[in-house]
Amino acid sequence: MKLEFRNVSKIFGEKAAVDDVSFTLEGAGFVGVIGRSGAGKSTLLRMVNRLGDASRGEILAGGTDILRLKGAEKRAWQSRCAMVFQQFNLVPRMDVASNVLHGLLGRRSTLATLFSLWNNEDIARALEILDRLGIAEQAAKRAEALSGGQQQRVAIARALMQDPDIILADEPIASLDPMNAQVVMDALKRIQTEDGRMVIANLHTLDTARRYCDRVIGMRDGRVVFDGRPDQLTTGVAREIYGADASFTEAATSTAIEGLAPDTEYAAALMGD
Ligand SMILES: Nc1ncnc2c1ncn2[C@@H]1O[C@H](COP(=O)(O)OP(=O)(O)OP(=O)(O)O)[C@@H](O)[C@H]1O
Repeated sequence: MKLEFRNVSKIFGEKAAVDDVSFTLEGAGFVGVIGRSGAGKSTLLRMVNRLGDASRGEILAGGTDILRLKGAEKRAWQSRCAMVFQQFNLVPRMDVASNVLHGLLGRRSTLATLFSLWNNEDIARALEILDRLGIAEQAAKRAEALSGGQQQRVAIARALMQDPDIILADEPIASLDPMNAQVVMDALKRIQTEDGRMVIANLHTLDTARRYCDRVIGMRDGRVVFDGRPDQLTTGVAREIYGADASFTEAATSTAIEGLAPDTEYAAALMGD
């Protein structure tokens, strides 16, 4: 899988949310996009699966500009890149297995979906995926009855049901406590390494990016200001990305996944979230 961003911009009114961004992702890998609130991370990710259009530029996948796709071709592309959201976006009153099966929405007729006409093979696969994510025993429960970490794993299962080449995760752990955050990040990492899928995740904390990513893209005011390996993310570089002054500390961008002080509210407040 090769994904090439060429001079991609997204303008809202007068403001460039994404400003002339170019970089290339090649092969399977875990890519983290970091930056403070409003840096343009979500806007960038949403353009990849066409939830939002670009104002300028190209995003090439296998030589095709996916920003120009229409109709069936656009839907086919969207099913190749599944999206996972901060707020899970499940159907709360629906059972977990049906939520997962809804990952097939883009691939089936509306009528079949409307009447929940899932075949046995689909159901078996949904259960297998839930099992892989350690939540098979929750399959019959309503999604709303699950913890946040479990709900996010259901959302990941729904994404996997699409059998996507790419998983786009928009702040997948921002609503979770440190322990659940770790379970969800571990699940995404396993999917990436074991299945060879590309994962692009917007992350609002440095420690998560350092721990899980093969490559980190740092955004500030819509621009890419860092593109490198996690070990190159020094405090100085982080300061540049987050636009903080000398009082900037690592704690301000930490979810404390490994630490003992899960003061995420404080960290989020410092990050302007
Ligand atoms: N639909 C919209 N209309 C107008 N402005 C928008 C819209 N969506 C995003 N923006 C603006 O674009 C900029 C980038 O927003 P974006 O959500 O991509 O940032 P982000 O880095 O993902 O931030 P966060 O971590 O808070 O989600 C912000 O200034 C935001 O206010």
